[in-house]
Amino acid sequence: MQKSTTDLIYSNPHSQVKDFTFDAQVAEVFPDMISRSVPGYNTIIDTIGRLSQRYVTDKSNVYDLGCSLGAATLAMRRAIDAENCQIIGVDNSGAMVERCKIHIQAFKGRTPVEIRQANIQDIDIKNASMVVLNFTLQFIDKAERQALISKIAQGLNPGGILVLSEKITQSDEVSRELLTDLHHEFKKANGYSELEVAQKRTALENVMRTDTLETHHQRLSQAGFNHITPWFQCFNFFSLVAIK
Ligand SMILES: C[S@@+](CC[C@H](N)C(=O)[O-])C[C@H]1O[C@@H](n2cnc3c(N)ncnc32)[C@H](O)[C@@H]1O
Ligand SMILES: O=C(O)C(=O)C[C@]1(C(=O)O)C=C[C@@H](O)C=C1
Repeated sequence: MQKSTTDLIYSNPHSQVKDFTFDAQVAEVFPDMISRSVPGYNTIIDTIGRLSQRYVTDKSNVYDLGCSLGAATLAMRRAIDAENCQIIGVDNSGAMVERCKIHIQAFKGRTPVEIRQANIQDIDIKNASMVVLNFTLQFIDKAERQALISKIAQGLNPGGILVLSEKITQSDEVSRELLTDLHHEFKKANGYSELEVAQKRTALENVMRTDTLETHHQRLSQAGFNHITPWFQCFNFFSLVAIK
């Protein structure tokens, strides 16, 4: 994992909390922010690497959609045994892409990596053996999620795999409050104050909209995935694999 500065973005009171964006300030502290905010993040990154060793096939494309600083891309590049494939990392944040390119170049690897600045909704997905959406779909407009998942399903070769990790919500209020509280306790145990947790929550309110596990399942089935199974959940964070 890249050396990173401590996330202090929400440590002082903001007179007005602005909507969260993946700007330079966030990109600068991102490894620290995500590992202190998402339970199991390192396990998920390691597992994406393991899955790439198993599923990536010769002469195919691998996509890391919403690649941020390239953590999943690097885990896959370390693990892929297949020949003549390439990893395409895509992110629409200029600040992330700029740092991701430097980060990727700092490590050696056999599989070529291309990092593109683009909206993942606009790119072609073809000849793919593996696609990763690691905490990215939650930032896409809800009405546009089915089209993106269907495009991924169409671009995957038979037997290809999508890894989808998301923060989820629960339709049952008691369960939702419990998992939200446990997540906030997790963040406080990782050094975030009550104020930081509250301000970050407000900042994310309009930009990160979570679905239930059932909605994810329905969307993936509708897209034509044949085998769908969650492999990880901690509080309101989960990861699943969907195989075509
Ligand atoms: C929570 S981060 C993803 C973390 C990353 N996948 C990892 O494993 O470390 C979400 C990323 O998705 C990117 N993103 C959000 N919407 C996007 C879009 N429409 N097109 C491309 N990237 C997008 C953001 O810029 C951000 O870098
Ligand atoms: O809920 C939170 O506190 C989060 O920070 C979650 C989350 C995410 O799930 O992607 C949101 C934004 C940041 O990119 C890092 C983590």
